[in-house]
Amino acid sequence: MRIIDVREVTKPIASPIRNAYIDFSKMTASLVAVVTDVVRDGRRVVGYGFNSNGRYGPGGLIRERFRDRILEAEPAGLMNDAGTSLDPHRIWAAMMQNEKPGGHGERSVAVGTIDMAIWDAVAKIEGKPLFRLLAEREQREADPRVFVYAAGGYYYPGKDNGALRKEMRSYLDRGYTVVKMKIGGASIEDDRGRIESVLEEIGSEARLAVDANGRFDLETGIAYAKMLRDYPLFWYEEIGDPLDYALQAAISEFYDAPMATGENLFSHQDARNLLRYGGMRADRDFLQFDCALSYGLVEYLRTLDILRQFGWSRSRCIPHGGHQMSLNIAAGLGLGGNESYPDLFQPYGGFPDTVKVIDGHITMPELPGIGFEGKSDLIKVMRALAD
Ligand SMILES: O=C([O-])CC(=O)C(=O)O
Ligand SMILES: [Mg+2]
Repeated sequence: MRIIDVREVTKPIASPIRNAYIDFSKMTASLVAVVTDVVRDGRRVVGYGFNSNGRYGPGGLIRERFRDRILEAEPAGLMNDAGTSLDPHRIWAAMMQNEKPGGHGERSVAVGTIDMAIWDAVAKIEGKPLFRLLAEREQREADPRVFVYAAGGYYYPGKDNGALRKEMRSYLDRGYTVVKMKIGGASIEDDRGRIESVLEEIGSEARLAVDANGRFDLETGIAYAKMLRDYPLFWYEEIGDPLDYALQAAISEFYDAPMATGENLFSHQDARNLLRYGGMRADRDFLQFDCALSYGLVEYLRTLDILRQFGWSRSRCIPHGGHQMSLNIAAGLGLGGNESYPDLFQPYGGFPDTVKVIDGHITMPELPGIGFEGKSDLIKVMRALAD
């Protein structure tokens, strides 16, 4: 059993939307295929992965560095002890040889993307859904029912509050009970108006989260905290620079309700610093580390261990990214849920075709691997890369 190729193609996921920090007019994603010599059900096992939106596709790093380290490694050294499957932890170590610590962006995205494909291949080799495999390895019960929320509410040209309301209404129509919108890309008074419009639209049918995408300095973050306190929000997300833990801690003196952050922390060391120094509150705040951007599930398992050491429940984790990999981690390892972008970043985001959102939750189908084969538009582009 061996990996015979690692292929990468960089795909556009461009759209006219904008958050408080960036527009998505030139956004890309890397799609990766890990091709094995294993055959299951008459088909070659190929694992697939892609990186989450917001960071550009790291194709250069994958093609120039990480791919070769896998292909040049002794195949037996990438397998588990029993020789029955690939070992994601050993493959991770092979990829990370000769890499110094620190400075995690953005090789963490390259490694995270390949790691997703490795786990997909491993679960396919074992012939089971990844979430079941993960639960088994931890000897815990999987829970196929996962909370999901609808992320959107971006700024884009010509979008007024009426269009924003319509967008949010469409998420409720599709079964979501929590929706998210952007803030910090307009004046504080305009943002207040946008928030009031959405709250009026969703009434008691859903809750609203807001996301500043790391835009604010301390003074602006506090000014927004004071404004946001007037509303019953689900969370106030990524207020300042992701590595400014003192800022995050200071905001908690002005904002009692839940906050969320972590999508731009790319290692377990950064996650630990957030818990050490960020003043995050284990009884109410949310952690959004996204394995596809942060060295993959092998590293995410280390991050979960840090949570345990700091007395945090995994149910406080609702990852960024809206991909099926985190859905599997949520169902298999007991996270609190996952993000979803109902109208964005297709065909990569979303669920298998048969999955519906009901009362803010989805139920994982029993598909081998991550479940990409159940999403017809996605598996088509994946198989075009390698089959
Ligand atoms: O707009 C983005 O970069 C995505 C984002 O922050 C989120 O989904 O929370
Ligand atoms: Mg965010």
